[in-house]
Amino acid sequence: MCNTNCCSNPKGKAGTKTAIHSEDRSDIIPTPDSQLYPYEVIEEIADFITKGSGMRPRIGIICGSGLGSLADMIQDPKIFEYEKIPNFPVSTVEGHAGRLVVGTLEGATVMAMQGRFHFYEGYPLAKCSMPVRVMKLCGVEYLFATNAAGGINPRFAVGDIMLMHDHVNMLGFAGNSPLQGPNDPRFGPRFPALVNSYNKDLINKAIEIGKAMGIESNIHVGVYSCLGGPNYETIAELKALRMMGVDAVGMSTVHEVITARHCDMKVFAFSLITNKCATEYSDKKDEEANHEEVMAVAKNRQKACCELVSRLIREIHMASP
Ligand SMILES: O=P(O)(O)O[C@@H]1C[C@H](O)[C@@H](CO)O1
Ligand code: HPA
Repeated sequence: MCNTNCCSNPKGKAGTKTAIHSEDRSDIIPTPDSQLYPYEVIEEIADFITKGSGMRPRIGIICGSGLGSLADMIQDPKIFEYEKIPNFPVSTVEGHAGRLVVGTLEGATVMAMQGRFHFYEGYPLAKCSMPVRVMKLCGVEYLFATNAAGGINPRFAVGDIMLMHDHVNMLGFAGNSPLQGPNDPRFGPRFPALVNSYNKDLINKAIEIGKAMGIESNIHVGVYSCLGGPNYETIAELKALRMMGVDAVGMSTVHEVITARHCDMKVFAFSLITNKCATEYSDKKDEEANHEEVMAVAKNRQKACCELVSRLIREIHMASP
């Protein structure tokens, strides 16, 4: 059984193929995160999914906390529990079911992660975003990443949707990247550029869809920042983020977007504002973020999020079936 904290299966089941062990005993050598999942292992996982579903999905969706219903819209779903996918991590967070759903949505072939992986769960960033590479090798061209986030911009209200047009990678400031370690050019370049990571056409289409849905006043465009979590932020941290131009804060998405852009996927991402972040000191308990509130707000707003996503997918599919 693995004792190097490298296996995707925490129970270390006998016979489970792991991504890191090899005949040369690389299991005892400190291994850069990016090598946890060599290209061939990602390929095997992608084959497992495309053969198992009989589909090559074109659009990948990552459901944020409490937004698992995005995947419930998928028709003729083929469901893969994470624990049954070879070399896949397992979800440990409430509100993240831990399954991959493959099928069609508005005529387009899609695959959705009902449950993502977070740094605070103890997974290295390369492992958190590994499913994005699986999506790529399954045929995915567009990544739709969603998250629950705290609103720092005072104009944002709980329940609003912020279309991400940029991010501040706080984990990157601290020296962490999903691309750390040797680069495999089959995925992308050593030094990828990240300007224009968030597809402008998709943002503009989403704004139009918001208008058609009559929720334009609840739609914003802004900057997201990912912190490591699992603790929520201090007032001083929130003040600093605001000064840096951050509009919403969360604990995910950025490493997925970096991985997607590295392998040249088109990215659309949004934050559902599940709580307002206090940026002034106060003794009021109700100003403290908590996961129950995050989940409850996400549940309340899932209909609007689902409609936004399905309409946008419809447009993509209609423009190039
Ligand atoms: O997976 P996301 O980013 O939507 O989840 C957010 C961040 C934490 O996982 C959790 C905190 O309530 O919600
Ligand atoms: N901070 C960080 N992550 C979050 C928040 C928050 O306020 N709300 C939902 N996810």
